[in-house]
Amino acid sequence: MIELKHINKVFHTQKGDIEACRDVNLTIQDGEIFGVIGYSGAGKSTLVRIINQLETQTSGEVIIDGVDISRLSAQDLRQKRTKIGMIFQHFNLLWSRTVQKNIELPLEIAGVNKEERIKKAKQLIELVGLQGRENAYPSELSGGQKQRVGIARALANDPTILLCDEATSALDPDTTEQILDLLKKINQQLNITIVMITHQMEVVQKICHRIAVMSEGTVVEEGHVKDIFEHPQHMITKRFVRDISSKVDDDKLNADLKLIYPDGILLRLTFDEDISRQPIVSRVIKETDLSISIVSGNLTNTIDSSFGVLIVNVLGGDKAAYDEIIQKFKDYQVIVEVI
Ligand SMILES: Nc1ncnc2c1ncn2[C@@H]1O[C@H](COP(=O)(O)OP(=O)(O)OP(=O)(O)O)[C@@H](O)[C@H]1O
Repeated sequence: MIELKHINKVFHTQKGDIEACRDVNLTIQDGEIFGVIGYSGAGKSTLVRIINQLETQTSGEVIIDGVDISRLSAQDLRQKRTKIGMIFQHFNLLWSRTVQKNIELPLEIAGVNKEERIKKAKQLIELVGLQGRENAYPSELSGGQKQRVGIARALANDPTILLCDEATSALDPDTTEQILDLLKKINQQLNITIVMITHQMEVVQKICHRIAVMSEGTVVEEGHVKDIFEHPQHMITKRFVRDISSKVDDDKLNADLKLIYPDGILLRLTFDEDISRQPIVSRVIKETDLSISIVSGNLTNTIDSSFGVLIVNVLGGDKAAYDEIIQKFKDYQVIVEVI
């Protein structure tokens, strides 16, 4: 388990002090894929670098499996760090070394003998799907392949934690998808806790169990991905969610819809994971004389659930009839908002 307690980080620069992290408190459970999302400058990279002490916090505690790692001796910290792998946006590979030799590097540093290194590298190459590319140099690889090398190298010392700093930001959407699938496989097969730093909501949506949203050094919102998508609270979170869910909750869009559909009422229906696949709309249509037309729809899939948002125009009734149909949707556990 990773516990961050009251983490503050101040950078003293010529232009003044920068508070990169302000009283950050997070608990990340073993085996979890935890996302930290925020716009540029929010403090995400600083926070993730504090987890493996590449950066030391100004105050606060970093407790991993019950041990405050900022209090460890240099030697104990080095040892602990071997159990925290890290991958980067620009891969950070050694260009003069082959795939095989890049992956072997952490093992060389750890003093593992040649035979063991070769054996371990072979296993990792298979795990990340790079068979046949052992002797290639990084310059001969695609972005996705380079990141696979980065992942294999990060796993060389059998870490329990993998930190990913914008690991897919330099990749195209298809390659991003493949790398996320690989990370998911690693999380499940090896039970490694993954901390993903990203500014891409698609990334947290596809892979994370829980997320923290950062803005100006603080965690402004935290929770399960599904809850955050369904009920974003903070303005920044709403912006991230809106970016991905086809802007269905945008005020301007709502105003535009009212112009296009001036009659009746417009309802925004949010379907939970348990009910999103049920034919609720057709059931409600059968139970009413009102006419219901679908204006727009969107189904979002997260790692362990899916939920839908549907905007419908209801026509042909009076206030009492509209109240009744709203109640019918609510009876089916649908969240109803009148636009
Ligand atoms: N070594 C440093 N010296 C001075 N200021 C720094 C340093 N590292 C980060 N900062 C500042 O701290 C703040 C948070 O930066 P950080 O890189 O952690 O944010 P981020 O959310 O990861 O954004 P990005 O994705 O752009 O890196 C920024 O204002 C940044 O300029």
